[in-house]
Amino acid sequence: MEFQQEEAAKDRDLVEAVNREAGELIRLLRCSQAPDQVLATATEHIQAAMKSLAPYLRQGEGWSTISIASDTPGLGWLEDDLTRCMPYSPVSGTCNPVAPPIRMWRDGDEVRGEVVFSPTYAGPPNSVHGGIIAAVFDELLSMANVISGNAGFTGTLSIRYQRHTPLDRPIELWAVNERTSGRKLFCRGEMRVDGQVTASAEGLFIRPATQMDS
Ligand SMILES: CCCCCCCCCCCCCCCC(=O)SCCNC(=O)CCNC(=O)[C@H](O)C(C)(C)COP(=O)(O)OP(=O)(O)OC[C@H]1O[C@@H](n2cnc3c(N)ncnc32)[C@H](O)[C@@H]1OP(=O)(O)O
Repeated sequence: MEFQQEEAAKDRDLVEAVNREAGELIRLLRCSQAPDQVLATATEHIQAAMKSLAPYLRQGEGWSTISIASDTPGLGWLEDDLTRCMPYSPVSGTCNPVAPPIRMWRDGDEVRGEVVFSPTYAGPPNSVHGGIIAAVFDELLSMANVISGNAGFTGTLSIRYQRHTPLDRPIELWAVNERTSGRKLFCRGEMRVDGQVTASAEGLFIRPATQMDS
């Protein structure tokens, strides 16, 4: 059993490592202005990597179509690493190369976190794209629900963009589940840079109905 867990952790390390590299590849593609020959060579390398992965592609089944952890029971998460809850998430998943490098952890009843957005996620000059900010709040507020012992689908998410959220600087993340009323989960969150709020969010999430609710 212990051996199996060690093997699983090793496999996960490899999956996370290749996804981190792929994220860095996306950043380099997005930001470099390489000469034609360099681009042609890079294309060949990428095609070779694609060819080696293609035989292992799984489509339309299990973990390949959900972001939630399938290798942990329920909504598995670690207090000091809430990204474990959704390893395949496009927003925070360490096994998804399009996700920015977000860290989220539990601090009592609250979620705290940190992220640095590369220009992959740029919107206005030197700033993070507003849609990306909304996506991160969706995830962050969802995690506030998860640590409160609930989970729900996003019903309504409202963002107030107070000032530009900068690229390439540490952004502090914070969220809390303020109250639950029946199946409705009410959350709030903020992004801060050097202690100053750049954007805040309010979310209403709806827990799916069960027999207990009728
Ligand atoms: C344990 C199992 C976990 C499963 C949970 C998986 C979570 C896992 C972890 C996190 C993962 C997160 C990832 C990121 C979060 C997404 O990204 S979720 C994706 C985006 N959201 C969606 O796709 C949701 C689409 N909408 C729906 O499926 C349904 O409309 C909903 C939200 C489930 C509600 O449907 P419903 O259960 O039939 O609700 P309904 O009975 O009509 O209404 C119940 C109450 O909620 C209110 N309400 C309904 N919809 C809304 C709304 N959109 N806005 C405001 N109020 C609403 C109603 O007015 C009603 O209020 P009352 O009359 O009781 O006062």
